[in-house]
Amino acid sequence: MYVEYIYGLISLILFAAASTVSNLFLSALLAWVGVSLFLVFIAYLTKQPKIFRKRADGSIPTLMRVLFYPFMLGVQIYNRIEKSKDAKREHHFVHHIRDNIYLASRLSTEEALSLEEYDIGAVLDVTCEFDALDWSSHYLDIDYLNIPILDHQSPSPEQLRQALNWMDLKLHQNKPVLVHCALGRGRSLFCVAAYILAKYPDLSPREVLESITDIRSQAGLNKSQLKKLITYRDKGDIKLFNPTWLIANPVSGKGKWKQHKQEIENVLGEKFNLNVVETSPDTSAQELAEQAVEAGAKIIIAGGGDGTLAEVASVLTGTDIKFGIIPLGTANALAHSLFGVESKVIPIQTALDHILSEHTQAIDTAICNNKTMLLVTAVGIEEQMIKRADRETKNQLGQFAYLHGFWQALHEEEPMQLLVQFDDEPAKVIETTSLVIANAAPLTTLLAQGNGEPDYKDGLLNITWLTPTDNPVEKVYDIASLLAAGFAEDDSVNEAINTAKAKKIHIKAEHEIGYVVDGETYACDTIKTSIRPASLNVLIDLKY
Ligand SMILES: Nc1ncnc2c1ncn2[C@@H]1O[C@H](COP(=O)(O)OP(=O)(O)OP(=O)(O)O)[C@@H](O)[C@H]1O
Repeated sequence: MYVEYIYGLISLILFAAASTVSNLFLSALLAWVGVSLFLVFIAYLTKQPKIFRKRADGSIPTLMRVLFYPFMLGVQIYNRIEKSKDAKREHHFVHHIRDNIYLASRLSTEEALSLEEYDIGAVLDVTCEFDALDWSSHYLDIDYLNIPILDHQSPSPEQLRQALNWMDLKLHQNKPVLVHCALGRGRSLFCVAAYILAKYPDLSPREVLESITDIRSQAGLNKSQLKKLITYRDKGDIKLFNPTWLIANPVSGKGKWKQHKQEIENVLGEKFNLNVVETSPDTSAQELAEQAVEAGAKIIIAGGGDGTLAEVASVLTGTDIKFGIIPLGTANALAHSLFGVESKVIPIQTALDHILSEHTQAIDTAICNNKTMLLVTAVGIEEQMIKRADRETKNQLGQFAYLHGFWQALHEEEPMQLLVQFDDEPAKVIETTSLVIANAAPLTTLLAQGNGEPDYKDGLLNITWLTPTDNPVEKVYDIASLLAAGFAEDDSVNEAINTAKAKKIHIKAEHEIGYVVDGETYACDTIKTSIRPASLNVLIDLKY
């Protein structure tokens, strides 16, 4: 295809004409059309369909629309003529190819609104030069993904992988998928044919293409597209990967999952063939993780608060399965601890970048009374704070629920006597208002910072406990000292703050006491915690 050279040649002619005509308006008009076509020439030459800057929702920014207007107007006129020719031959504008996969041209608004008749649940738009129509996500409840491909060209291997992953995910979610390009002839046919080839590897490209053109006669690949399809097939690029499970808790963090679901699925679909499952009051994240392991998943991603992440991690510790985390909860202490403060600012984007890096870091976990612990086990103030930050308060106050709970707990603290044994040392009696055993804890988990911010790779538990005081000024001073210790690794002496490091710790209370493991509360008179070094492979981009 020499389409790029045609655009290049026309733009040069237009530039020459613009420089020779004396009428300023005409000269500017010719230059505008010339610039527009020259940019298209560059896009083809450098294979950069992203030059149109089409956004994730399918819209093209106004500046780009102005810049490319002459080109867009031209293709729209061309497509309208071609579409009306197709309409004379074909009664239908949408064709059901097979297995809930549909092929179409770019739809007009009226055509789009009649999609309900076909029960389409997802639209894959492979154009770069057209805005998606408004209906795509707003009027109808339709999932949308744009993979920008220049007209007459083929998807890159990465784009093809994303297209196949996304189509597979939507079909598994029982959402019939409509794939469209400008005329529903080349680019969209390429993706549909590739998906069928991936699903039915015994079929040949020609068999698949013929089966599609039997249904939609105007569809057909050009020579270079056909060659690409065969090359991808021969190189093994056309395949569906073993599913990566994504386990999401829809109620974490006031329902953040629902808000970000499409973005997360679309971005992760660049690399992973996702199987997305949601927890329910009857099916826990742990049960879903067990099902994923049973099904042979090699990567499992959890989206939710720290409680959800810990449940999934409990199934994955000690295995070689890679664990991805997406913070969708209220506090999101694990993501903060693993990904740093950036995770507080752009939590989801940061987490997705880490997952897409596909690098893993083995981190320590711990086990506390048979429950997996990634962050902290605590008695006293921390446990009281968590108890006060129940789901209703978190829904009302968000992160402030914890702060609110913390000050209440600090005010109402009750000293307790505990018999504590570190590793194999002799047990000793400790009187305290707060004891925290930490594997990983960001600065915001203040009561865990006695030894500085815990290192989740050192094979040790960091223990911090406070000596009781009735003096409110001293209480505040103790908290400030913990902040200083976590922030600046300040080890200046505050006798009320006690610290230790150990591989295991055994706590015995005089009676049943409340304790918290990674945000979930329990009660018992004995708390046994031990470290499991490098036991969980978390997807973390080591460049960070
Ligand atoms: N579909 C569901 N409906 C109701 N509760 C659920 C559902 N799925 C999980 N849960 C409950 O959600 C709790 C875990 O919530 P999680 O810790 O992930 O979120 P969060 O409380 O919003 O976040 P954070 O811990 O950061 O405050 C568990 O107690 C679990 O039983």
